[in-house]
Amino acid sequence: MRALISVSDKSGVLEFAKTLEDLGVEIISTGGTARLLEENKIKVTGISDVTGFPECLDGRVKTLHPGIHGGILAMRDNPAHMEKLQELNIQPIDIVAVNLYPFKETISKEGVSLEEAVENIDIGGPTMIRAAAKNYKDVAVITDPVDYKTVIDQLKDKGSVDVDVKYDLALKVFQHTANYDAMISAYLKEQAGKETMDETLTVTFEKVQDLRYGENPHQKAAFYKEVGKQSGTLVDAVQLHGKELSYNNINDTNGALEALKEFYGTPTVVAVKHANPCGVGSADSIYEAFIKAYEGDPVSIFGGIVVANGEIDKKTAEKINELFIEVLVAPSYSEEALEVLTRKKNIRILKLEGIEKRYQGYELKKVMGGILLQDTDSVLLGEDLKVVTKRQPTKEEMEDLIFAWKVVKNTKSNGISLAKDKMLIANGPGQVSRIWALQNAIRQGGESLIGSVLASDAFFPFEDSVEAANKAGVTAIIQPGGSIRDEDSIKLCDKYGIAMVFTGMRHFKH
Ligand SMILES: NC(=O)c1ncn([C@@H]2O[C@H](COP(=O)(O)O)[C@@H](O)[C@H]2O)c1NC=O
Repeated sequence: MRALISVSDKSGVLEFAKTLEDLGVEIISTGGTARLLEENKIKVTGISDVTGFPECLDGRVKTLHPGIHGGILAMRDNPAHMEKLQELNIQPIDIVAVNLYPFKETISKEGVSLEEAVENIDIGGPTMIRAAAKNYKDVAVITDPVDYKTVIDQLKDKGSVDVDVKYDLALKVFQHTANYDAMISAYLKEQAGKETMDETLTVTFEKVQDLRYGENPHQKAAFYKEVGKQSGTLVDAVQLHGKELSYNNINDTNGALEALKEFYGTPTVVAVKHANPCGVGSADSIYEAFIKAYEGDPVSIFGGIVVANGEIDKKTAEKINELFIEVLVAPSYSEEALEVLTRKKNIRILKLEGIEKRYQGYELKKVMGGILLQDTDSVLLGEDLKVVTKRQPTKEEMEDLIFAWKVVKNTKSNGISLAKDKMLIANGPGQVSRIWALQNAIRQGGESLIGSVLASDAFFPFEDSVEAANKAGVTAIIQPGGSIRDEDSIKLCDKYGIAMVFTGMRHFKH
């Protein structure tokens, strides 16, 4: 039996090779791997002795030779194949242990050059492991050091490797090479600043963890992350306390973080329930911001997600501890705050250092039979804001309008957000009719809506929303504009002395 070993990640390879040697397996190996084995007194046949050709072009050509690929690809139960091997003086290779140049690790390094990245694209390795995987009935292929033991155990027990084990190893190869190539293409595309919407879509994600279940207990689920992105997102967070995040926790926390990122530079707390903001507050301190986020809707925040863009201190922690919160995310926590918060078993506490970092990327959404791809909605306002009413908003109203606009942008459509003094007073998310979204928010906000401002994620199709807003005590409105009935809404605002601003951009979120 012969094994070819050519590995970049050399962990576990010495023990593996030593055991193969003890089992009487002949070992063929390439440059660096061969040197390491020889230094450790393991008998090795150099690749050049098999190919009759020197390793050349800085390692670009080592194993790319018929003497190697014939030995891997020949079907042992095909007499013509075996005769051909004899005729060409090629020996069969039964075990291929190869792991690839560390492309991912290379591109993850700070300031890596395109040349260095390109040199770390493995050519010979994928060729060998694909060949071995294609001929899985006759060849055991190992690409991951964790599988050395499986193969060794089988060889020790039975003298050969079961075909179903070889099949699973082969399957791993094609997943591995597909992932490897997708990483390379994504990197090269990014380097060239190319559009992501090509004729075919190949993306690769790496598993972070299996989840206990999906949106509901009868649905299976797992969490995957993008490769090589430092994004200031949940995948970069460090969990300091509490149970594992659930599927819904991840989805809701993601929604909360998206909303929080709008408030860059201003101490802000966002509370989310079912992926919609239920409390948002901006203030001079995180404590005050939390109080606003809580007081806006002291009911929905229970069992919700709370994210903050500044350190959680003891005072804030004590306030948070009065509630039941599922997940808390912040860039840092004071020692005393952590001491307070960790008294509760059920809260999941996460630290996310780059919490304010903008996420640059795209959104993928699976639909039956396909997938939708779009840029992230990373712009807040379109053209310059246009005041369309006789009355201009006051400075305070304008600040609140922008605040409410940031909230409604991150609220499911049809969405209406009502705010006052940089505090979300009431949110009306996800209704099939815009007026219902407003009516829900008004029911929730009640008296406290007097003197508030309103944001609508898309234009008012009729003036009924202005009518209802006025009755609730709203003094200013922000909306995209663009309805054929805009004039009706403007006239009604003028009648009631409401200031209205058009953004020229809508923010649907379905
Ligand atoms: N060019 C080749 O023929 C070739 N054959 C094997 N490799 C890779 O060379 C690495 C091992 O190199 P070394 O044994 O010299 O440390 C492995 O990651 C293997 O996938 C090659 N390198 C890159 O393509």
